[in-house]
Amino acid sequence: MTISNPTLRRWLLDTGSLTERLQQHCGEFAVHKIGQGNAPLYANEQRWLPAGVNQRWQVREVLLCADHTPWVFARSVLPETLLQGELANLGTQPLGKRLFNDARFVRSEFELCQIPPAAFHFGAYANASPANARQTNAPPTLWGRRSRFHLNDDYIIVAEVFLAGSPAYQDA
Ligand SMILES: C=C(O[C@@H]1C=C(C(=O)O)C=C[C@H]1O)C(=O)O
Repeated sequence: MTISNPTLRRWLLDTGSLTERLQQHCGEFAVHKIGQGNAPLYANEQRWLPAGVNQRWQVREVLLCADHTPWVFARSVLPETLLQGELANLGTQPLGKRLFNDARFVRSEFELCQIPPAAFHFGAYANASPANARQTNAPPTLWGRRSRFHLNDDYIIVAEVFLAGSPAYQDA
């Protein structure tokens, strides 16, 4: 999968906190929580999680908003064991604030994907595609990335889609 735009490549492959990177590019940053709770996992999520344990998961979907514009849609799969511990009471605090301030969380390589804007809808909690995906200057496809964090035997999946208004698509 080749990414010709170096700006997009840097955003997709940056291994630091996306929250912190976005905050550096805007005045006001906020996490808009679309939903968090028990929701069905996609088959390709289930395949990426340890089988056989009677683990219970929650799905968290948020929009990361910069100066009131949604720049990233994020869907995370979180084990309830961590939601009762290291990830308790997340609310609208960025998940990254917990993950990147605890060295015990180990991150996998990224998986990348391309999504036609017309095909992009939020996951479990809302069925409206982001308004800015219909922007006239929207990129021909949206790009997303997914990685897995683990802390001992607990695994988290974090998927992030860069929306049309994000700086990831600005020309190099
Ligand atoms: C993992 C991070 O946390 C961000 C915040 C999220 C949330 O609050 O649900 C989800 C994914 C990330 O975009 C990060 O900042 O890199």
